[in-house]
Amino acid sequence: MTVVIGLTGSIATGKSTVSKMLKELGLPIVDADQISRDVVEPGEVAYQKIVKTFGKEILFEDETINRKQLGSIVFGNEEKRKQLNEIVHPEVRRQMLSQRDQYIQQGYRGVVLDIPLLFESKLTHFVDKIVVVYVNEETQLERLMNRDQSTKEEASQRINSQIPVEEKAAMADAVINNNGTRSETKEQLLELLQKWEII
Ligand SMILES: CC(C)(COP(=O)(O)OP(=O)(O)OC[C@H]1O[C@@H](n2cnc3c(N)ncnc32)[C@H](O)[C@@H]1O)[C@@H](O)C(=O)NCCC(=O)NCCS
Ligand SMILES: Nc1ncnc2c1ncn2[C@@H]1O[C@H](COP(=O)(O)OP(=O)(O)OP(=O)(O)O)[C@@H](O)[C@H]1O
Repeated sequence: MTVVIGLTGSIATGKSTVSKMLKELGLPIVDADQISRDVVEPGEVAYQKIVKTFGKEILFEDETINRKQLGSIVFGNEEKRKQLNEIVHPEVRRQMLSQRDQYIQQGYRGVVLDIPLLFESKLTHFVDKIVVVYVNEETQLERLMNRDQSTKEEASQRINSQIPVEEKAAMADAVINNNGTRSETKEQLLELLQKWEII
């Protein structure tokens, strides 16, 4: 029996950091952010739809999508974000499920679906157990600004586009507190995987 783990949190709480640890432990990862980048490459159906909806202003000279520019449009505007989601999410969902099922067939004890918007997009039925990677608001803002070299305003807009991580933590099967060091986070993760008999 494979346990399908939904790994989520809110922006910059440390999902990718935890997902890297899980990969090092040998678990296969289905990465929604990566898939959402792949499906908007030039030539893909979602790419054409995005250009049609948001105009050529969101393209670089080489015709690839300027993600920062598109982000500045959608993170400040719920209606536009919804439009983008409606274009990108169906294809992301299809590919996630197909990868998940391949890993299940291969007989892994655990498969990880790293989905930032697991709750927002109501995808909780895709997984057996939900793990939320949590940090407090102050740490979240600080790490986001640092990582993306963004202003407080840009970072706050992104944070406010998602359900607060406190609320997500309350709906999780397990919460990993990533306020401390990476090795403290790893210890919590190992304990959890042992409890669920995945490692
Ligand atoms: C708006 C875009 C172009 C900005 O790209 P950028 O490279 O700056 O950010 P990236 O894709 O790495 O996302 C960073 C984080 O932002 C958050 N985020 C991304 N999209 C959304 C969204 N539609 N709503 C809320 N939060 C989002 C997630 O926490 C994600 O991990 C891009 O995020 C996008 O295409 N989003 C729509 C697809 C999507 O929902 N992806 C996230 C999960 S599938
Ligand atoms: N325990 C930690 N101590 C210090 N820095 C950390 C820790 N965990 C993560 N970080 C840093 O915080 C930032 C956010 O982490 P990460 O990119 O893993 O978040 P994320 O939840 O995957 O974000 P996103 O939703 O944007 O994909 C990164 O720059 C990362 O290196």
